Amino acid sequence: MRDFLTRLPKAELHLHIEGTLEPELMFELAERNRVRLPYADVEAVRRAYDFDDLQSFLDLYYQGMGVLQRREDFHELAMAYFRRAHAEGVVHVDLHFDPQAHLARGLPLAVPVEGLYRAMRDAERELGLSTGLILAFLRDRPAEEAMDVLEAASPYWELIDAVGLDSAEMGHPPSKFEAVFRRAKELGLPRVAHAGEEGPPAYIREALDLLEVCRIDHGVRAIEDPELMRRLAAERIPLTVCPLSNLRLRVVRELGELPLPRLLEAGLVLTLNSDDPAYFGGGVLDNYLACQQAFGWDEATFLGLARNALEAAFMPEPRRRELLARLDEMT
Ligand SMILES: Nc1ncnc2[nH]cnc12
Ligand SMILES: [Zn+2]
Repeated sequence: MRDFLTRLPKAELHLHIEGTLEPELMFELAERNRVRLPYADVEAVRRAYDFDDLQSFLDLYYQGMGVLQRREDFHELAMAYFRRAHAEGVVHVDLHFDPQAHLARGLPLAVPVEGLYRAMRDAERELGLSTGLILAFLRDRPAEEAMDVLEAASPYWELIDAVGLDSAEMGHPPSKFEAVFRRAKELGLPRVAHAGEEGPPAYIREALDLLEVCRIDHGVRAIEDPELMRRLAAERIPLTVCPLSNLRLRVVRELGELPLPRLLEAGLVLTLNSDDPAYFGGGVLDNYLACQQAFGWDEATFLGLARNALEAAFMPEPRRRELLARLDEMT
């Protein structure tokens, strides 16, 4: 099964590029950029990755990314991740990045965008990996700031495949960002949002109705609302679920508690993703393998999940046809 899951052409649709920062690179960049880290060594960093919930993770995540200072750092971060993903059979990545987290540290927007964009082009050329870029707004910061970032990103609108919404969910419903997402729609930008990770099903409804998203990131709490499940299935809204993330952030106590088999039975369009692989103990392949262990899914189920991801990814149609043909060869 490991061999089959490795060969399967997998698309990763829910990945925070800042969440791919491995402790080794964190230390290397800290030294190079003379940033002080509150850890003695790499092992101490890993020991700190014992999270109680989303917020306890976010605190370390925002602190860790402080070592990213120059375009080259973002390029190196992304290339290191693209190489790891490529080695485990990932063929396409839609990556989120958090501009506000970098602007708040005094970096110009050009630094993350241009560093990441160069890595995306290099990954395409060197690894044959296709990529999409999602500019994410931090929902625990003011909506006006998100609007300012969207406008400030005007030189890059052409490079952006979608806008997203992430960070601390509870108390920050999608409705807070209605105007920002309306503006993104006016600009012709597709929209995605984290909803139903820790937040209630009502947040998923708001993301659909007010933000007009084409995908829901996480969305596992849809299981609490049968009417919403029927709607997600009927409208074929993909959920980008992240099993190892849910485990490490204690959304569930064990993977077997995740409602993924019931969501599949109800006809929802699920995809498997890694979220923040450096922090949650594994990439896309590890998430596929963990689900195989937890749910005993067969090859046909994984073929279906991989197909969902290819169909929902931000990629040009000829590329999608090519990848779907590769998938069909395995069927
Ligand atoms: N799992 C997650 N949920 C919300 N915001 C995030 N930012 C990075 N990872 C996240
Ligand atoms: Zn996420």
